[in-house]
Amino acid sequence: MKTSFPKEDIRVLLLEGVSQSAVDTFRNAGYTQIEYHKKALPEAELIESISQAHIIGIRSRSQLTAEVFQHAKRLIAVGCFCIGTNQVDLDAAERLGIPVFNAPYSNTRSVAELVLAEAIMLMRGIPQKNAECHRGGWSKSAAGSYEVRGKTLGVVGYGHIGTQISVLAEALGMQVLFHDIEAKLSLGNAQPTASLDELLQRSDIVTLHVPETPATRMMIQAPQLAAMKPGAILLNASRGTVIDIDALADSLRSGHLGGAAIDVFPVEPKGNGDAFVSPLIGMDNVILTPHIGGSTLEAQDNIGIEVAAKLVRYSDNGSTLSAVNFPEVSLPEHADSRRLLHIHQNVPGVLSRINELFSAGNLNINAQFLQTRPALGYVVIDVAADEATTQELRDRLSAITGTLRTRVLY
Ligand SMILES: NC(=O)c1ccc[n+]([C@@H]2O[C@H](COP(=O)([O-])OP(=O)(O)OC[C@H]3O[C@@H](n4cnc5c(N)ncnc54)[C@H](O)[C@@H]3O)[C@@H](O)[C@H]2O)c1
Ligand SMILES: O=C(O)[C@H](O)COP(=O)(O)O
Repeated sequence: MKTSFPKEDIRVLLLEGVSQSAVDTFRNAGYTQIEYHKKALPEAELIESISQAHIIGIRSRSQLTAEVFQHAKRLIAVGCFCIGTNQVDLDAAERLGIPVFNAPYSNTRSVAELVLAEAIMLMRGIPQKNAECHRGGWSKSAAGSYEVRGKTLGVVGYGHIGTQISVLAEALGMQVLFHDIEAKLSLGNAQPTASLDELLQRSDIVTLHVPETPATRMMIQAPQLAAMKPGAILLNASRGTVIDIDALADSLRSGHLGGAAIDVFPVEPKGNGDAFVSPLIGMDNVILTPHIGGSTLEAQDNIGIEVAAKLVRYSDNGSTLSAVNFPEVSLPEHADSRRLLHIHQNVPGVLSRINELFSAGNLNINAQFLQTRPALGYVVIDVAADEATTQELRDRLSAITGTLRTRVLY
């Protein structure tokens, strides 16, 4: 499909070493201007680069704040090549008419496998025994070493990852409790608890799988840690802000918690080679990993294809299906039509003013699809018109009060 704005002129900025599969997906779709960086960019460089980009792809490090978006004058879409989207100011993007896409489950399995492996390792005291052997020590003993079979796993956040872990844990003979703010259908024999506190009090192992939101920030502090069973294990592969990390270090030092596995931290290095600082460093009963819960080749490959394909689809066809901050619209292509996109503030009267333009020009609308969210409306219009008329229509559409963006796609 030939687009009005040539694909060769669309600049794609890919940061944080997203998978080569993303680059291939863009190239195969005809996009040639791809700027690729292995790391997240410092804010000043990010602002400089984003000001030239039409599409940006990031992972969990790059902070796309309202301030950064102010400089993104050409930007049409954001791709988060991961699950979490908390690093993007989604409201700011929505106000500017910029859809944000992610990969909601391409790395689910990778996180679930890591978490279960860590649970087994910690229940056996393997991190401590491993560290001792590396120091030349030898302590062959069953003391403090347990099977996971028959133990209770508490899952906080029973979403894609939480449910997958629940199913796998039951296959290992564990009992699963879960806590979620939404009513969730239990899989297998998993049981919801009445409260977070109840889950903490009853579980041998607690694993966190909530997104970063105002409600989950500092969800686990000293009182919650104190509520956990003596010797219990805490796993966090969600977001670093969910736990008060100093309180966790205190609880581990005091011997109340038996161990922890932490993949995400309140402050994380920008990229490989940068120093990692944490109060948990040096504790043998803590598995520390550099935010690699979703970092398997399988997951990264799938994420690259999935998110790049969503960005290409939006850029080529206007489809916003599965955008996280945007009205979801998808239309098949109509032969002999030109496609216009109109993104506007969701205020009364915009659609009627759009349609007045078409009827005044005596133009036949072949298809039209409107979706709204509280603050935003998005309409895709296929019209039977020649190129010059379509460009003129675009100028007139842009002049309608409340318009955020218009594009002629083809
Ligand atoms: N470590 C990694 O590499 C890695 C990889 C993937 C995802 N993640 C993180 O894991 C999070 C969860 O991923 P997912 O795919 O399971 O997401 P999901 O959206 O499928 O599930 C999240 C669940 O948490 C629940 N929830 C939200 N707020 C809550 C609260 N205050 N209390 C209890 N439950 C609450 C939701 O209702 C939902 O069921 C992501 O948001 C991301 O931040 C980390
Ligand atoms: O949100 C996610 O999917 C994970 O935190 C992974 O983030 P990453 O792509 O930066 O590894």
